[in-house]
Amino acid sequence: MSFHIDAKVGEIAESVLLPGDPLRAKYIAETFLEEAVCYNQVRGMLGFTGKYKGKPVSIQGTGMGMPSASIYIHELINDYGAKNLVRIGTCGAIQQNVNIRDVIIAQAAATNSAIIRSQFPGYDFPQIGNFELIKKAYEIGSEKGLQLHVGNVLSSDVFYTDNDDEFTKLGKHGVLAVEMEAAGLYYLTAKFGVKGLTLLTVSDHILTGEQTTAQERQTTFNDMIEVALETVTK
Ligand SMILES: O=P(O)(O)O[C@H]1O[C@H](CO)[C@@H](O)[C@H]1O
Ligand SMILES: O=c1cc[nH]c(=O)[nH]1
Repeated sequence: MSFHIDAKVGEIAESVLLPGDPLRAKYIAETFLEEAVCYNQVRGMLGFTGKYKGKPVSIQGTGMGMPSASIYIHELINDYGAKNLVRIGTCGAIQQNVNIRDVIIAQAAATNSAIIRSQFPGYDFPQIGNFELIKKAYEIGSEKGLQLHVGNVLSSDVFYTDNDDEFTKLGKHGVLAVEMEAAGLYYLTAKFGVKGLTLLTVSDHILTGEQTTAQERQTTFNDMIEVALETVTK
């Protein structure tokens, strides 16, 4: 086992989907995978391996924010040999033309986190997704007729901010939505030379105040999940 994951080497697939919510991992494993086996319950951060259309896939909850997600992503790559890591999360829209339940493909992730900045003092090191996975996800999502947006997102260290225009100002610079992990995923996949992608379903709209329910955030967003599963198995 690694420090935070109680699996033997070989029990986790090379392709891993990464929801923030461990109960979303359980829902995905039970709903979409064949022969799903739970390999991790440490800290309640559930992880499952099963098959999607005959191909091995794992689903690992990451928790919220880059400090938590980075632990799981680091161990999945470094200790278990993960090669394709796809975050499937929720986000708050900061563009008028991005609507609740639309799907965002994060081509890149801006961040207010010090995690990456502290490694490269004096540089702005852009956090980008893997082009091959982005292209595949875009093609699969388009074929399904989804409302897709491809572009920059913000990975924020905070969900609640005292700086009223912090998020909306980034929207004015083309950033599509706010979430809390993509930049950490892209930093670590670049560092270890493996492939990373972030897909996000819009759960709330920061400009209009519209919201989905907690139940929807845990168990719906099936379109995004299917795009992620097909992207790593096709
Ligand atoms: O739905 P998940 O994947 O958890 O993602 C988003 O939701 C959480 C905040 O509610 C943060 O983790 C954010 O990135
Ligand atoms: O980080 C997040 C995630 C979902 N919705 C938000 O507004 N922020």
